[in-house]
Amino acid sequence: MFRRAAAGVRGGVERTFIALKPDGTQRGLLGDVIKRFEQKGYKLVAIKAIVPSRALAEKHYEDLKTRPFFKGLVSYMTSGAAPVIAMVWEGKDVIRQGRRLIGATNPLEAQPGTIRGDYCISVGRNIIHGSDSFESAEKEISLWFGKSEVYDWQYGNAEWLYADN
Ligand SMILES: Nc1ncnc2c1ncn2[C@@H]1O[C@H](COP(=O)(O)OP(=O)(O)OP(=O)(O)O)[C@@H](O)[C@H]1O
Repeated sequence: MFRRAAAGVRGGVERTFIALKPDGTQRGLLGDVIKRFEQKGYKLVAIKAIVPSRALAEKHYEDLKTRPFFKGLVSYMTSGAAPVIAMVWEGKDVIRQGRRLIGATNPLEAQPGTIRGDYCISVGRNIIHGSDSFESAEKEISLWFGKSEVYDWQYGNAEWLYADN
């Protein structure tokens, strides 16, 4: 049977990994995050609450392992004070558009109207993560989710979202 790659089709209908971090969960921001992605027209194809192991958090952020904040970042993600809400969203250009919905890494640089621009102040508590490239999305989706946890399903109203599909 045909199986899509984890992140879908590059430049077409893609999938991205979005994670509400423990501060976002603790502050009750999940509903608004889901609302923003749904209202844009994106489709939720996987979601779970998870306290990541240290190994998972370190693998997720392995590109940052030499940075001075790495240890604190891993402790923040794994503390268990609240779970990470891990999600996979699907749709055209969702990787790049997801980053636009989220806003700049430093919330003080993030535009009002973006998630970080509206809800946070500190780079060390910036409430949400989104894959930054097709390669990162592939890696992150397969790191956080098993294949059977990600669903292929179609919006009944897709023709009202896309004119060129
Ligand atoms: N100077 C810093 N101090 C503390 N934490 C930081 C700092 N810079 C980055 N971080 C943390 O590391 C995460 C990853 O940093 P990165 O530069 O990859 O930004 P990003 O891609 O916007 O964030 P994310 O990968 O979480 O979506 C940031 O989201 C933030 O939680």
